[in-house]
Amino acid sequence: MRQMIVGNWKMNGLCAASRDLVTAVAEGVAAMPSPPQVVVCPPFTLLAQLGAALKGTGIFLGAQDCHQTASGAHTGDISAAMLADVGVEYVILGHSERRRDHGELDETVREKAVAAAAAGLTPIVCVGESEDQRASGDCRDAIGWQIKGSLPDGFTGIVAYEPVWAIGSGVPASSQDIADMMAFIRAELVRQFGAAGKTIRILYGGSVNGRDAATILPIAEVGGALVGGASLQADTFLPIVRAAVEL
Ligand SMILES: O=C(CO)COP(=O)(O)O
Repeated sequence: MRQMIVGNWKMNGLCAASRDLVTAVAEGVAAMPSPPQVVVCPPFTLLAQLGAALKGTGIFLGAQDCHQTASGAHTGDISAAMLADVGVEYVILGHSERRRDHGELDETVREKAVAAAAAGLTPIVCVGESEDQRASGDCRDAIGWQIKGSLPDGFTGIVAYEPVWAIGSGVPASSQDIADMMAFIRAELVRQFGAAGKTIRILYGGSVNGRDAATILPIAEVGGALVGGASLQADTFLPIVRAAVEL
């Protein structure tokens, strides 16, 4: 399976600089032989503008959340259909920062995944254990419950494994930890979805950088990376994309 590199810009990006960033990323990717699939997920305010800028580049547009209902009285929220309307094809759901900042529960994430798929978007559902859960040896249980609770029946999207303690720390999880958790997640997906669970792409996220990407991406079951901080500049994002080409 061709690898996928997803840039999650989080709450960063203003109009002018963002246009320059996606232009530089698109040029860099265009110069690579058989590049991986690249998805850029800017904040809502930039989606329409960057969607236009990315047309014809082969780079996909993603968003960072959607509401679980199609429309209605939900002040400040954005529906999946609104995202599709401006050219969005992927949506990150259940990121640990949304679970933390907005109290999102597995059940809501599951409803959002259903809404996203209904609007024709591919959900990227995030799971990951906290530092406490890892320290107490509960991380498999925690991830198992998140998978069970956050993925709807018939799920055909993407799962991102992002250990909360690795996000923004500057140090990714060790290769051994990633390999162990990837194998566990794959087994859970197969248990929940049968044969279909074998083909669900699993991304790793948490302090991925250009140096470590070359070690992380070849790990069994890793189908790509979900990149935060390093996706904010072309000169830190492109080496990660390149590491996926060189596999
Ligand atoms: O949360 C992440 C991507 O969704 C990871 O962020 P960092 O790459 O900044 O650790």
